[in-house]
Amino acid sequence: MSATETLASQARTVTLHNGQVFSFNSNTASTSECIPIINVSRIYSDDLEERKAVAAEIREASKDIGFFYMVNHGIEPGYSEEAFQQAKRFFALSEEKKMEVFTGLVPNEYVGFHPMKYYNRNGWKYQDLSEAFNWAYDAAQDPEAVDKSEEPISIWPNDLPGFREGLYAYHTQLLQLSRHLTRIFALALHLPEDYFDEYIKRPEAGMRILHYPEQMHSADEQQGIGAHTDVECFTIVTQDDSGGLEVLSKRGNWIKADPVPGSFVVNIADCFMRQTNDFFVSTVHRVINKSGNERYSAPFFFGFDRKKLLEPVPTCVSADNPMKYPVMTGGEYYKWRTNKQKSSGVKTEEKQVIE
Ligand SMILES: O=C(O)CCC(=O)C(=O)O
Ligand SMILES: [Fe+2]
Repeated sequence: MSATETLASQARTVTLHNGQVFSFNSNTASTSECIPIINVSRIYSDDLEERKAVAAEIREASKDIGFFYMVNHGIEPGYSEEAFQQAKRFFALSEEKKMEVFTGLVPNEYVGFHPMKYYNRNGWKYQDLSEAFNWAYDAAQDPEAVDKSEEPISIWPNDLPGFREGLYAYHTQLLQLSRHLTRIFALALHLPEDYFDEYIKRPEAGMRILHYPEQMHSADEQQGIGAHTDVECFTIVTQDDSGGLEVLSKRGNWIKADPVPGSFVVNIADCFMRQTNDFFVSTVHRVINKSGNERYSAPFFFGFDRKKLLEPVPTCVSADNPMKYPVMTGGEYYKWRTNKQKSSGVKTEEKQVIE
């Protein structure tokens, strides 16, 4: 995500937080290239061949476009409905109340609230038109936690009963689904199914709710969330039926990730791209809400244990294809990226946030 954006004839170039530079041909999204829809009910099958078959589909999607829809994932719709209700309650609070859990109160961690028009991820004319509340992994909410005594790091509004509970109920469902999915990603990389198990006993598992009002400025001047890649291994996005999520294809075209009822959108993120030595693609995406509705979404960001090294996946490196990235711990990488994200196009004077 980032910083420098130049407009030269029709092509635009953007430098991301991870250092990558990309450009796109036109700023208008279409549905000309498609994002695969994968029926993942087979991830729960007792038959290894069935699990390998779904892994093969996920492998193709992860290396070609880095995005896919997941249907038949097994999570009851009541969990996301409750999370969206809680999101609406929270975002309807006064600015003053929401700022009591301002993200700036917790340095180095991506938790708490950031207000509307706070960031400007690509340096567009107007600040990004979204507000968010983020929360982190909490061992007390993880049925498989190894250390239940670990101190939670998130901050919560103190008089919004049911908010934390409603969000964690959904978070826990997604956490368990992600552990399942990680085993399928191991198969997709032609590794033993349990290859990453040690990395996800204490996973990185942050989540956020986002609110995007309809934007009136053109897509050339403003975005809901500017073009970026995600940080961890993969993200599971729940979106409402407004639409507005767009994905940049390898050919440099913006593709609409239109809502598919009952689905999640899954995207590969930077840690998986690094560990797979670019075999999996961490694809640039953004949101522009021109739907006429208030848009809400809830991305869940799943990654490996902060203490573990982000070592190359053995099936993705060889003498001819050496590791392209320096190896560091997940914790070192997350901290670096979190601090970049939390300062992305932030205006110095709080007042300027309101345009
Ligand atoms: O709102 C969405 O659909 C996606 C949000 C997103 O990309 C993010 O929070 O990283
Ligand atoms: Fe994202």
